[in-house]
Amino acid sequence: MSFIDNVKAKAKENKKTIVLPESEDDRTYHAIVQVLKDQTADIILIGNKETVDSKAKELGTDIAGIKVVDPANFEKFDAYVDKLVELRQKKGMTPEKAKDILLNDYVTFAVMMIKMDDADGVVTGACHSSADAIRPALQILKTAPGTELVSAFFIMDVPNCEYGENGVFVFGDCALNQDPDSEQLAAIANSSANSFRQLVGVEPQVAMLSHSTMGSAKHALVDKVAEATRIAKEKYPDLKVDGELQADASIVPSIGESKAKGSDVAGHANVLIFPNLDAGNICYKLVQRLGKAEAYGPILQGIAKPINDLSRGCSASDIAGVVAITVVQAQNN
Ligand SMILES: CC(C)(COP(=O)(O)OP(=O)(O)OC[C@H]1O[C@@H](n2cnc3c(N)ncnc32)[C@H](O)[C@@H]1OP(=O)(O)O)[C@@H](O)C(=O)NCCC(=O)NCCS
Ligand SMILES: CC(=O)OP(=O)(O)O
Repeated sequence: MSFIDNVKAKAKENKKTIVLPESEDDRTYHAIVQVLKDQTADIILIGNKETVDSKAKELGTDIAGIKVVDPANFEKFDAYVDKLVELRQKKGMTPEKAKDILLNDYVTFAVMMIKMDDADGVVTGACHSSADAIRPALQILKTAPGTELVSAFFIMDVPNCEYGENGVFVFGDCALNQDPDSEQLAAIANSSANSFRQLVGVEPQVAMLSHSTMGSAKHALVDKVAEATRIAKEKYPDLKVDGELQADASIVPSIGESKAKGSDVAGHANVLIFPNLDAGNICYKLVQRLGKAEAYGPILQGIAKPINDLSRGCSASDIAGVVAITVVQAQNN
């Protein structure tokens, strides 16, 4: 069974309610049809009921069975305004601003739905930049207890690939932290390992990626990753992690053996941690497009409740996949 079929089977066992705020995007409607067929989630779509119905009709998508919530006539609107003011008062939030945001910014409204326990998860980002999709979640939901940093990863499923877990990898961070320091990189490594275990069900082997393998190059960029590896080993003694490693040494057994002799991760890594967001974001897109890999994400980790982003280049089937992943995260939240 493929990675995503496995996740969909898990989601189906205990469906959760997922909010989709992007009713203006055609792909949302096609994704809903897929989710209803997969039976992986109950869906709440944010939007005006008439507009939604007419768009669904125009696209020929049968979305009967989902709930449409229009902030303009939502029965708990005033309670949401009060809560948003309470949460963000110190940052200058007023009742007027909160009303305006909750009426017009459906992403923030969706985030409030999970904050207020009216839904279990959110998937957004098909037509919002990642910054606009993620910022309200960071501001309102905050980090999960015991977590220092929210970060974002992709599940990459590479076809006909003998590396990683039969071609399945976690790539982190590909979407949120632009220039993490060594402490933050170590935290991203630990969260990504936990996400891999949760979603793939296999023990993670984490490679801290660099342009150097075990001191083969000298530069401050290399020192940052070597230090992150040291911190990760010290802070998370049960974590199977090694670095710094080049990408080939991390996943190809013969190259791992020759470049990083004695490493128990080199050549077998299934969780790849990139030194910064340039590397992570560029690399996932190249593997997706040149390697014809499935790329599910950006999935957020370390946040108090499940909310996940999408690339603006996503397909309807990517959205349906991320919905199923969000359900599995919600089952474990
Ligand atoms: C996500 C992002 C927008 C947040 O940065 P920002 O808009 O400048 O916002 P701030 O730094 O003011 O942070 C907003 C809030 O989130 C919190 N926050 C920011 N980054 C965080 C992180 N990694 N973990 C936990 N909390 C975080 C801040 O503490 C702040 O909380 P507060 O408002 O209660 O004080 C920014 O990190 C970003 O643009 N990342 C790259 C996104 C991107 O373009 N990715 C590429 C395509 S996927
Ligand atoms: C994850 C990502 O790169 O998002 P976008 O393609 O929307 O910028």
